[in-house]
Amino acid sequence: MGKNFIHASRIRHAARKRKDRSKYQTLRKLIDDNAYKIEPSKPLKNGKLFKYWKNRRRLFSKIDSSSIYMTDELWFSVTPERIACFLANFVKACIPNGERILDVFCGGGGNTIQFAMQFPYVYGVDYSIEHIYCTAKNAQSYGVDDRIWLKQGSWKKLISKGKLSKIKYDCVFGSPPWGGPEYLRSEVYDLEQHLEPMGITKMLRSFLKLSPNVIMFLPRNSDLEQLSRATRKVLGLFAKCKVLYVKENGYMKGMLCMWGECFLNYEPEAQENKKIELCSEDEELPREQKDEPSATKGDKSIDIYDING
Ligand SMILES: C[S@@+](CC[C@H](N)C(=O)[O-])C[C@H]1O[C@@H](n2cnc3c(N)ncnc32)[C@H](O)[C@@H]1O
Repeated sequence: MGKNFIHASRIRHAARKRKDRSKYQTLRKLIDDNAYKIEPSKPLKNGKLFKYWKNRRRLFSKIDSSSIYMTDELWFSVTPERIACFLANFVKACIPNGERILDVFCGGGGNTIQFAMQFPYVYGVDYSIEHIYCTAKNAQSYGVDDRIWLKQGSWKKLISKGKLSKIKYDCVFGSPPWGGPEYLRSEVYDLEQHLEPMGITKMLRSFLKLSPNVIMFLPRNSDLEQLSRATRKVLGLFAKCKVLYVKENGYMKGMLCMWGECFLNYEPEAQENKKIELCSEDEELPREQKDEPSATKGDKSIDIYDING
């Protein structure tokens, strides 16, 4: 299933078989050293990560009871489990017959694992072989590694070489790097300058090459005007983007931006899945609006989903 991908349950085999390439040597070493395994009883050596370690169960609920693997970077970039779980349920409700999901920046598997709880074929891409390894190991701990296929590579290269286009994905999701915890330094996050590895317009175009249904997890202070402009530039003047602000523990964690009819037309009441409690209303993004989430200003073009209900 996907010749270019490594099956998450067979990374040891893949690392042994493909001897020639240095990335597989690295993978073999990571596996042999059982690298990056978190010892819940031992706080991390890097003191700067202490606040993330304290909240570790929000990232992976199994972190104290099962083997979970994290690089330093993953502590501040993994999608918290309840958000990832909500998103996977939401996508399932919007695309009930969907089978294949691509997670473009799979990191430590926060989203990949939750998608695999809902969909039979989940593909994860990341340019860090360490993160590919962490995703595979974490997926094994969650018992969903048999549904996950992984590929190491730079998104730009993979997309320009058409390496991923043989599979028909029902949805392409990506939680791209926001540039570290500093993303909140400025009031408004510049989606063209600071999003990695490319600005929002190019990123949207690249995702749409693989599926008409696209979701990105973006900073909560993202520039909505840029989002609106990118949507119109790539999909046409009347195109819409649905934005859902996600709160956890009273804290706004980020926004889920969605493109595609299945998301725009989704009516929560009509679905059987009662776990999803959304008050959705999709409208075109307001063109003038730039600052904070409009829902806080009484405007209904943007939804807020509080993970705590
Ligand atoms: C915010 S993290 C994703 C976290 C992930 N959703 C999770 O829950 O674990 C972003 C990931 O993108 C990867 N990445 C950064 N630049 C990339 C690129 N050009 N191509 C592919 N992956 C990239 C990083 O290695 C990192 O793992």
